[in-house]
Amino acid sequence: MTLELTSCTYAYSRRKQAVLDDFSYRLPAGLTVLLGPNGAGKSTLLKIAASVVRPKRGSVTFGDLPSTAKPFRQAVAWMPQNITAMPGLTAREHVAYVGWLKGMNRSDAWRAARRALARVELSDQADTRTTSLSGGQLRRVGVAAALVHEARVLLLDEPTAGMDPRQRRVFRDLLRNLTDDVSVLMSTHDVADLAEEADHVSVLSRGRVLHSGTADTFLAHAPAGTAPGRLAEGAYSALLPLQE
Ligand SMILES: Nc1ncnc2c1ncn2[C@@H]1O[C@H](COP(=O)(O)OP(=O)(O)OP(=O)(O)O)[C@@H](O)[C@H]1O
Repeated sequence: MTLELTSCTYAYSRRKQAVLDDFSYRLPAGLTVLLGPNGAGKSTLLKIAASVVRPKRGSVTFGDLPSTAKPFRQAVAWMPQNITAMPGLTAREHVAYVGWLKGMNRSDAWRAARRALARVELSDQADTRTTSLSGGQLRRVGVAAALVHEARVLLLDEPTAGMDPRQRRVFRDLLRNLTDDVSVLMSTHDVADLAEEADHVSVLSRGRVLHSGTADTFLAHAPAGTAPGRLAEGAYSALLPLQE
């Protein structure tokens, strides 16, 4: 089953120019890293793919499920760029609440929240109110909330932003340990961060896909002679004209 956007057009208001215009995208299996400059449309793409916002034209499907179907919402998880602490809720309650919104019953959601928090190494903060967590901890709550209902597609908007190096490694291990039938699309500005882990790289600029292919075909854009540790940066710079 594949998540697919077909000919989607989306503008934030009627008078504004469309951020995505007649945009089509098919999410490959495995881990896809989504790159692109500020304002390229990455968050918008993730929100449309997650069915958080509806395109004015076009369709979003997962296999034969339309984005309006309840099973679609259960199959697809979205982690927003800005996680909002829910006043009064602890980390575990926040994660369980998201599970419940996704259709889990209360006791399953409560148990799954504990497991999801353990996967992001936040068990010790499970009973802390989200309003008291650090920015990086709150992002990990966001990752746990995306994991809680065992979705088949994870759409993660800058999940590693603000994470310390150890937590980035925990996150990388977590991605590596996802089962084969889970696909991930994650945006990041840290070009080098996941270059080695990613199966695919998609690069977005001004609402258009500049590149979408295997990590190797992405890295092959780096100019000849680029140092091995700088291939991802080199490829990114080569794909994006200077004015970007
Ligand atoms: N809520 C909004 N209202 C109006 N315009 C918006 C809104 N959110 C985003 N935009 C505009 O849509 C365009 C795409 O924004 P988007 O957030 O999708 O880009 P992005 O690639 O995720 O950027 P960044 O890397 O800075 O997060 C930008 O021009 C932005 O100004």
